[in-house]
Amino acid sequence: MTSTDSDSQLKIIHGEAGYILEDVPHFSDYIPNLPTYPNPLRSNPAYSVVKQYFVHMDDTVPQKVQSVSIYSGDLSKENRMKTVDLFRIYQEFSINKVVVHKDSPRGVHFRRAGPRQKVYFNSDDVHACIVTCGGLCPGLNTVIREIVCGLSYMYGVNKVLGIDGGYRGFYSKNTISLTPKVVNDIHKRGGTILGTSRGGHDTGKIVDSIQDRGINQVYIIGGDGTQRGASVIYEEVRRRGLKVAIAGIPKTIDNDIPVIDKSFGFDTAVEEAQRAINAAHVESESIENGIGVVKLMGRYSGFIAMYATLASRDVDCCLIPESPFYLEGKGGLFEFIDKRLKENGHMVIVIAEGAGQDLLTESMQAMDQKDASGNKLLQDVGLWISHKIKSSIFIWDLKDPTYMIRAVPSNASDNVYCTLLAQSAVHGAMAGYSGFTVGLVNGRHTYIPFNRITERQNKVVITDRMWARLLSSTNQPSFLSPKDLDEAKKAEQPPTQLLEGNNSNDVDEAEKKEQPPTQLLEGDNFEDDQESGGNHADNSIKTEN
Ligand SMILES: Nc1ncnc2c1ncn2[C@@H]1O[C@H](COP(=O)(O)OP(=O)(O)O)[C@@H](O)[C@H]1O
Ligand SMILES: O=P(O)(O)OC[C@H]1O[C@](O)(COP(=O)(O)O)[C@@H](O)[C@@H]1O
Ligand SMILES: [Mg+2]
Repeated sequence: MTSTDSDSQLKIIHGEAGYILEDVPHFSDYIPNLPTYPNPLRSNPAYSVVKQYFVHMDDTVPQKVQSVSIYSGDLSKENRMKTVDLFRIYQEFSINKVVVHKDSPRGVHFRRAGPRQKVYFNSDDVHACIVTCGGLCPGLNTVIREIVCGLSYMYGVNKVLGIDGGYRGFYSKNTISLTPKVVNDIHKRGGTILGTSRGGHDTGKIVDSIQDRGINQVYIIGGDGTQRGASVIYEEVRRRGLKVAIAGIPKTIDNDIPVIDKSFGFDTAVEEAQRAINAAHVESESIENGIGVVKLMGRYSGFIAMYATLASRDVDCCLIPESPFYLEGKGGLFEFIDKRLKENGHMVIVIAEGAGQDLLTESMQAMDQKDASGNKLLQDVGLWISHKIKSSIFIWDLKDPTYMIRAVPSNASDNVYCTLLAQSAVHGAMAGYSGFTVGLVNGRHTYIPFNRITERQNKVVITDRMWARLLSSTNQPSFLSPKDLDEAKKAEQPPTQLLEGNNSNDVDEAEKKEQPPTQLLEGDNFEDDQESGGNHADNSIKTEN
């Protein structure tokens, strides 16, 4: 038996045994008797041969994978056989359970993304538009390109408009016509060919413009602010009873969007940060007692700093917004700098721009300014900490690559990731879903309700193993008092899904049984670990969407 609670955006389906599907809205929720059409991909030579290409209407993806630990202490021959059988059972179970139906056990699930047998648009009738909003991020152009090409090559859609300069472009600028030819090379460039902006958001005018232009699919690429805006646009579209699909593609370089495994562009940003860290390392090594300070992006979340530090191995100390620190006295930063300089003669400090903001406001005049979108403007922690170090220790060198890491084109793995996100969005809109955002959950592409990705921010959990790995790799002090630790524990959020090591979930691959069943019996319950971002893209990106 299932039950459904639904309002315009909250569509929750309860199954037996505590199964919950946090579903996304569909045209059929508010427009009756809409015609459907066979998916044109059925006759597309590239896709028609793919086994199980279409997503089953009941396929969902658990937000959290429930892992099982199997331990056999007795290694007699008979029990070894049993262990091997258990291996197989567990392997199949753990692989197949990533896509499940509503008779599955407890927990929150999201609808699986991908092409459906039936679509709710005749290709010739589709009039799509794409808008990019908020800060830049590597991969924006790839997402734009792949929406245009996906619509054209998979669904035969040829009317796609680019909205110039973010939300306000809907009502204050001319549109740009986007064809596969126009977007052919754009993934090789950083930024967004459409331009972007913060602020300037008027929902009524945006929906008027959508209606006036006859647009029926809107692809909105942007961060938490943008997705909040998209949610309000969807409400207005629905209130007016329009058959317009509103599809979000979440963007944030800081990787602070919850629920999803990681955001596109994050890998590229971490890679680019390596260049700045390398430079700071070379500079600091070349002079006696040289200190390189590298400020990286991360307004509220220190993921870029954490992963850049872990990747580099040249960093002596990483400071992030989630982990308070102090400068003077026993166990403070200066004491550590002193120690490290005595040991090594140089050091590199990576600091996320949102770190230590409380210390800055203590020592500088409180600044309460906001940007056009209402985001708090931060004070320059890189400059501040460099001056502080300079006044206590004599030599320093500051590298500030803050903007450099987001202005570059996306790397290979982000390019593939962006392609799949864009295609998921296109499949979802064509299938009649609206008011959803796409996202990778447990290595599977899903449709997520807007409220789930805007309700909180994803942050580094400093009581988690990933931060512990960082602390042990840099051998820096944690700077935490027992009170800080207590607060950190209280503030613990459910971590974003992680995919550690070889966690391939591909059912077809499993059927071939080619993978060695490594890790499956380790009893390493990595559910409670945090590996959002960084290094699992290759494992998690699936090609079947
Ligand atoms: N709470 C909100 N409700 C509706 N629209 C919003 C909201 N916050 C931001 N926006 C709009 O979303 C756009 C981008 O927001 P911003 O915070 O600058 O970037 P990001 O989307 O990267 O978080 C802006 O045009 C802004 O007006
Ligand atoms: O100077 P801008 O464009 O306002 O952007 C700066 C901010 O954007 C961020 O990159 C976060 O933005 P996104 O989450 O939208 O990518 C912060 O790290 C940074 O403080
Ligand atoms: Mg934001």
